[in-house]
Amino acid sequence: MITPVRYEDDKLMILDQTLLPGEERYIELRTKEDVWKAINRLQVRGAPAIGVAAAYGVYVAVRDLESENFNDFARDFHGAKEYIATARPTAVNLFWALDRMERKLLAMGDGLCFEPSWEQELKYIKEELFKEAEAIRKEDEEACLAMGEHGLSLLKKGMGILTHCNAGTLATAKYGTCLAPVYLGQERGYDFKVFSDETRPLLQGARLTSWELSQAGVDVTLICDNMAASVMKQGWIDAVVVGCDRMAANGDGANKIGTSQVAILAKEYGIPFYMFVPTSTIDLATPTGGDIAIEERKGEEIYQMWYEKPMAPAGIKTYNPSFDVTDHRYITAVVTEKGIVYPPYEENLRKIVKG
Ligand SMILES: CSC[C@@H](O)[C@@H](O)C(=O)COP(=O)(O)O
Repeated sequence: MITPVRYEDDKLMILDQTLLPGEERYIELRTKEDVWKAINRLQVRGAPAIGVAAAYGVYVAVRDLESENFNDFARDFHGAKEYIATARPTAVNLFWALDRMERKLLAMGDGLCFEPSWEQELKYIKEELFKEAEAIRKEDEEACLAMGEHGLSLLKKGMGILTHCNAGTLATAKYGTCLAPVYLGQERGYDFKVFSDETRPLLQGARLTSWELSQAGVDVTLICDNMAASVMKQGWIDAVVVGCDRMAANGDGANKIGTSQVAILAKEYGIPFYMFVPTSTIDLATPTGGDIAIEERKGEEIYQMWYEKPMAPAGIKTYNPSFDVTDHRYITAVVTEKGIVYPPYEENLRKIVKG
């Protein structure tokens, strides 16, 4: 199975997702600027994968520093962390992973005894930071597998499943969040029929989800975003599964633009709508969906991205929010690695995160 973020032979490599499905090319990220650009341009994307790339990225940013003392090193680390954090605003995993790396560093600062030499301490600190990035990647893989098992318990053989955007292996360390049960089901003969929304404007559903599922032999049908109601009305969809970029404390979930309209349709047609949210994506400090910062991207993505001929008049006024918030009342259940959460979300999300 493909891994979107790899650290091998002392190199941070990411699969450049802007080239998919035409070309599978890994690129090396050597500096904090490389990491920032790769996240900002969606060469690495999807909330958990952004978190993993940021964790390795902040390590890469400091691995060659030869600071004079702990305070200097911590100051430079903080600068790199704050810089990488500006790459994108919505997916909370970016901030979660960077904060976790910094907590690790500061905890070591408390315990260091500066023996036998600062150089050796510095080497030790860098090794520990690397281990922390590795742990974030490994825990994400494990969380995805666990979400796969929990998610599969909600699904039955032969079901038609609609998904939006890409919350598969490309969006995580491995396996995906909402596509993890699809992969497990594939291994266990569930014969799911997956419908993938193309997901305008950047076509994560068309370029990424339909690519990774068809590579795994899953029965996947690509549809345009405006066809979701049609396939639901024909009775082809038994469940909707989606990922999440940030879930607020009340259960409102920000995910790729277009997710909320799918949730509203699912309610109308009586279809369960499941949001897959690792606990690293639950942000209890954000009270409601209205408090989540929604990334707005350039209008060119709407009118000149994919064809040689312009898709609309040049310079046309555009509005291009990259995410929307699905109100918690449309979410049938939230699947986390620790188990399935049902309403009331305010109370039950807090319990699962703290428990
Ligand atoms: C497991 S990934 C969940 C979300 O990050 C995913 O559905 C999504 O919205 C990705 O948006 P993107 O803009 O491609 O980073």
